[in-house]
Amino acid sequence: MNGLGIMLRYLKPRKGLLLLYVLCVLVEVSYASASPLSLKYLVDKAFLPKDWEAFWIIVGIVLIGGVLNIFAGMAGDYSTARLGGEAIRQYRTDLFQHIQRQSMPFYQKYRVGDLTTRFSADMSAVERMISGIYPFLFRESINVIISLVLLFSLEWRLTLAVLAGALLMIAAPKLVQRRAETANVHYKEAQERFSNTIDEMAKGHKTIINLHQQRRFHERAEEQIRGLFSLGLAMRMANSLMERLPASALLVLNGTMIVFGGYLIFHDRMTIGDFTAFLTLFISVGAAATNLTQLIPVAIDANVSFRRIGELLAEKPSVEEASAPLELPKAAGSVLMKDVTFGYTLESRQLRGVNLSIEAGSYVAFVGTSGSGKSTALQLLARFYDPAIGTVSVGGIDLRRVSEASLRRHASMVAQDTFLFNATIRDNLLLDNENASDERMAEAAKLAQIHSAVEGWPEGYDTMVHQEGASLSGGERQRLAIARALLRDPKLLLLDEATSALDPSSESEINGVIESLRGDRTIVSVTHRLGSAANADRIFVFDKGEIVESGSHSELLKLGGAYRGLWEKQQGFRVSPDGLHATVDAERLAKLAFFEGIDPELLSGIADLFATYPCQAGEAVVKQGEEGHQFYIIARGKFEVLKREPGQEEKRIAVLQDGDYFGEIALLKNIPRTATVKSIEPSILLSIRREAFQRMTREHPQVSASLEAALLDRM
Ligand SMILES: Nc1ncnc2c1ncn2[C@@H]1O[C@H](COP(=O)(O)OP(=O)(O)OP(=O)(O)O)[C@@H](O)[C@H]1O
Repeated sequence: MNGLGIMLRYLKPRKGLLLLYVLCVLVEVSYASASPLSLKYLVDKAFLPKDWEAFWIIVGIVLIGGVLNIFAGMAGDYSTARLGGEAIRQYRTDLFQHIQRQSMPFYQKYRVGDLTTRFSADMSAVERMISGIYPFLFRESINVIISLVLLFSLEWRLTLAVLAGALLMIAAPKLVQRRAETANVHYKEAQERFSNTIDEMAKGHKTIINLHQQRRFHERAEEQIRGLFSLGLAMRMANSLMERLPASALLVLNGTMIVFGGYLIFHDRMTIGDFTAFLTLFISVGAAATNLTQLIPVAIDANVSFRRIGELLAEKPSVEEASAPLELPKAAGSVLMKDVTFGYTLESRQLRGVNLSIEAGSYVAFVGTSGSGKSTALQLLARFYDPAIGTVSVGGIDLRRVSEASLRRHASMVAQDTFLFNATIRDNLLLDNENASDERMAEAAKLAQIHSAVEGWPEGYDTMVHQEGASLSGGERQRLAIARALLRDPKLLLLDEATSALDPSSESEINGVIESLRGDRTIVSVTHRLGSAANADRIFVFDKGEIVESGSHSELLKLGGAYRGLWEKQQGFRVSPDGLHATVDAERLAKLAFFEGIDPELLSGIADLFATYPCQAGEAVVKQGEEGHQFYIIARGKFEVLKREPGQEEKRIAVLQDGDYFGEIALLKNIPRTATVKSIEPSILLSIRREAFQRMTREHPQVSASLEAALLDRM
């Protein structure tokens, strides 16, 4: 449907106002077209015969028509403003609601800048079209039609000749229309790209400063601004061509009319009064037609915008409400995943044939290496996505058949990244739960260990959260998210690394609170820190999208498989409750391939050389290309390894977690780092400097030799 069709659909319920508008336009246009006709009568019936009576009658009619015209104009303006305003209000609301209904893939396809550009620049173009151009177009078209009828009545041969020429006015712009449309689309896409850069720059300003990426962003912005300039130039040139062609065609028309009109007068086939009226009417039609053609670029702009908004409106949510949705039972139900296969894209598979059963009221953990599919499985339990194959059910009901409202009442998720609204702490905690008492709010905040901190702030629970929560620490944000979830009192509590940003003592206390909530509710916790999973009733171990083991902590340790391997990797570290000091023991070091076979006493000495290095989320510990002096082991935390190939964007190539290590080559020699390692969450590293390591191992050349052999082996 084109823009006009869409708007007429919106205006359909406002028939009365629409009728008033049409009537007003008819009055205005009839007056505008008929006034030149008065010239014919003035000249032929009043001036030439010098008839005073006829003169005053004609002047009287023109005056009464003028007053009527003024009132019709005012009523027309009111109805246009009202109709246009209401249509755009409804269009905006519909777009907003439609976007809100979309599922996760939509928000991966369209970035923030894409959406804001459509709500701002595109909506403004549509608004201009609805409130200004459509009414104008309608009025001028009626004007042209009525004037043509009058012109025909004055002199049909001359009108036919003029009409033949007018085809030029319509045909000429058609030649460049496609070019103008394409230029318009390209310009809008460039606007979108630039909006995305601004969005990224504002959100990532800390990381940009930290990684010293200002220059790269500056260069990107400069290139995009240059693009905006050249695409804008192409667009404006195409638009002005669209305007100029009809105006040039009008010149040809004027000439035709004067020459042919003169011919008719010379041969007594037309009176001078007729010609004067014809000329005046023609000039006004010509002006109307020129006005219409000048609107073509604006109309093209708006049509492109209509199309781009239509593209969003055509998106279907991938997770849809059932036609007769069911309510979930009030009590906690069992959770089942049956033969679940899922991919974020049609070609990929992040989960393959996953089967799991979680008893009602139990506390289970999903563990596994990074990227193994734990969070994906959790998102399917929250029905952020539907499986491609298989079913996910709660309380025996397939989630596809459950009403969204019932599921959101029943289940609550605390995600890895906590988003807080730019509102007060109280508003963030209560959200739609406005009837919850202050006592209940404080109780939830106490359980999440954030109450005393909030009470200590000058404005307490009325403190404003800024920058979507960036004004708070990661730990504070996570505590608030946990309190918010607890306040909703869900029967299915889904936690995705919900305590990862907390210090060890807070983490274990909050985990204790969460564990104690089982029985009344089912709890599923995704964690890479196995110490947090040890008390779970059941642990599911994920690997490459499949569940490879499941059982209790002790059963899995006995099994001696993947879980045991992960567990052992995380053992041997001691972290102080405040997370500021950590140590590693010699037995743990002995498990690193390049320390294999080294004398335990020497290893113990090496273990003592490690220093604690706590780092914030987003901190780049090593940077690609810089010289390396230190080797790091992750006592606690999560890091991403980023690599940039010449001329390409930086890419994440791995994720490292508790017990992983990096930078070991620095123990041997000074070579530039081959990748950047950046913390994803607040983390604790243990690091040792090459000089200290080499001093310690100077008398044991076999250490360096075995280290070199092991590292060469891995390169
Ligand atoms: N929205 C997404 N679109 C495309 N691929 C995704 C998306 N989210 C995750 N993935 C990919 O799916 C795989 C599984 O990711 P998932 O987050 O479930 O792993 P995980 O085991 O929870 O790991 P982590 O602890 O690092 O989050 C990974 O390869 C990841 O890159």
